[in-house]
Amino acid sequence: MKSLPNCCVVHQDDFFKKPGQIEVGEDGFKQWDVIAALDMEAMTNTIKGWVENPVKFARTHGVTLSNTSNMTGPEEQLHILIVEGFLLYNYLPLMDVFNKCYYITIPYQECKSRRSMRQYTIPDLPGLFDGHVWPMYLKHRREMEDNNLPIEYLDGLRTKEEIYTQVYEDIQNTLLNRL
Ligand SMILES: Nc1ncnc2c1ncn2[C@@H]1O[C@H](COP(=O)(O)OP(=O)(O)OP(=O)(O)O)[C@@H](O)[C@H]1O
Ligand SMILES: NC(=O)c1ccc[n+]([C@@H]2O[C@H](CO)[C@@H](O)[C@H]2O)c1
Repeated sequence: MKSLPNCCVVHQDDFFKKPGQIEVGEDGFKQWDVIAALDMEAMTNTIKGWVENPVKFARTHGVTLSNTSNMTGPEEQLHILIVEGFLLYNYLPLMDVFNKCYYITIPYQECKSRRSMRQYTIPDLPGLFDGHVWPMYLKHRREMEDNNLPIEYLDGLRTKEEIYTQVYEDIQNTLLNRL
């Protein structure tokens, strides 16, 4: 984020509904890992707010815009929005808005182990990973693949630095190709 000019971030997890609004499934688990657990309309509006006026968005979200010369104001500069989340490509209204789509994958065991070390504001109940999180991941991944979207897959077993470099170079190439 620090490497990209005028860059803002929207986090999908910020749009989770309140615990009381989350449905309980037949499996007894709160169904967190489904689109219905998220206020995707609010998320879309936030993203559209950035699209309409990235300068205003940056200012209202505490992002410092890069220095501008006398010749170019912030309106003429390049602005980038990163949207990050676990269920981005199963909500088709947003797909038209994205210029680049990346999807980081890791195998089951690695995912289970990394998840067990995460601390969420709402802690995972015992059995949630195998009973809900992983099956929902497989279901959504299948649905996403059936939609044939232009998604680039990234190997999450590589280091964060390697993944960062790969994405950074890809974004730079994409921008150069547009000049
Ligand atoms: N490339 C990587 N190599 C090793 N560990 C990693 C890598 N990427 C993330 N991790 C670790 O895995 C854990 C989960 O990572 P992270 O929070 O980025 O995942 P996430 O999918 O965004 O999870 P959530 O959406 O629930 O926040 C963290 O402890 C993080 O440090
Ligand atoms: N961030 C949260 O409020 C929250 C609450 C309940 C569950 N989760 C989990 O976050 C993951 C995505 O980042 C999902 O797998 C949710 O299970 C998050």
